[in-house]
Amino acid sequence: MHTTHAAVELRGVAAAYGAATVLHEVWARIPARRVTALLGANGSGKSTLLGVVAGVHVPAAGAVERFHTARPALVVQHSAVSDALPVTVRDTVAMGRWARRGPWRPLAARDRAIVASSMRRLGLTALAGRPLGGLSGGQRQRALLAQGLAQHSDLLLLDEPATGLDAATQREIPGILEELRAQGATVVHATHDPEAARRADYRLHLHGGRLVGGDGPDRAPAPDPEAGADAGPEPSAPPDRRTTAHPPARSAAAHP
Ligand SMILES: Nc1ncnc2c1ncn2[C@@H]1O[C@H](COP(=O)(O)OP(=O)(O)OP(=O)(O)O)[C@@H](O)[C@H]1O
Repeated sequence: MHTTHAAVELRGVAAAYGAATVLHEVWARIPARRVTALLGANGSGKSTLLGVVAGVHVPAAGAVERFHTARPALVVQHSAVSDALPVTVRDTVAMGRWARRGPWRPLAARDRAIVASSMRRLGLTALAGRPLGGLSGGQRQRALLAQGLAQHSDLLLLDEPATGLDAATQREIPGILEELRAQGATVVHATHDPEAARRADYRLHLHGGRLVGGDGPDRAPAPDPEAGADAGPEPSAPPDRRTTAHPPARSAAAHP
């Protein structure tokens, strides 16, 4: 039975690039309206998993079920974006409204207000007219984050959002994620930052493309055994393997 508390459920998901399988049988439930940190070493599969959750990477096996209403907002790392894109910071952030307005359509006043406030939130107002390709890596990362905020999606997927940011902006990231959660969004972010991992509500730990653990915060609602649990943070085992589900791995979260 499905629980209304899950935003996304992954059931035995595998993902591959060509012949190389890089995610193996991932079973997990991502809690709605919570911040989940995705942890693991370089190459463990975090970005791929975010792509699968976003729907941009089609699983090679298994199923992904999304219970949210809006199109997911996926914020990739700035290094994944071409320098050659002839767009300004304002254009970049405005692209976050395309899902609702359609590409290159004029923005309504409300859209423009959202774009302005998203830029303000990431300290980009003064850079609004600058070409994206002429910015530093950290400034570009902030523009991509602002674009993600501007989407006003109820499922925000962030791939190492703090990478390349200066220390002051980095420190702001967990607070921004908590604000989004307070506004009702489900947030999943890949991170190598122990502090960001600690501040997340839930943590899921990948190793070698496998989900090897997860842990739950003390403030998590108690699981309802009848309802199949409140979107628990643990990797969710397939029904015939519930007794052998991976144990929670708090220590894994402490050492992302
Ligand atoms: N476009 C691609 N083509 C082929 N293999 C890829 C591609 N992208 C990622 N991989 C491989 O898939 C595996 C998982 O990579 P992924 O980027 O998901 O890991 P990650 O945990 O996000 O790493 P990082 O922390 O370095 O960002 C790695 O072995 C990587 O080499």
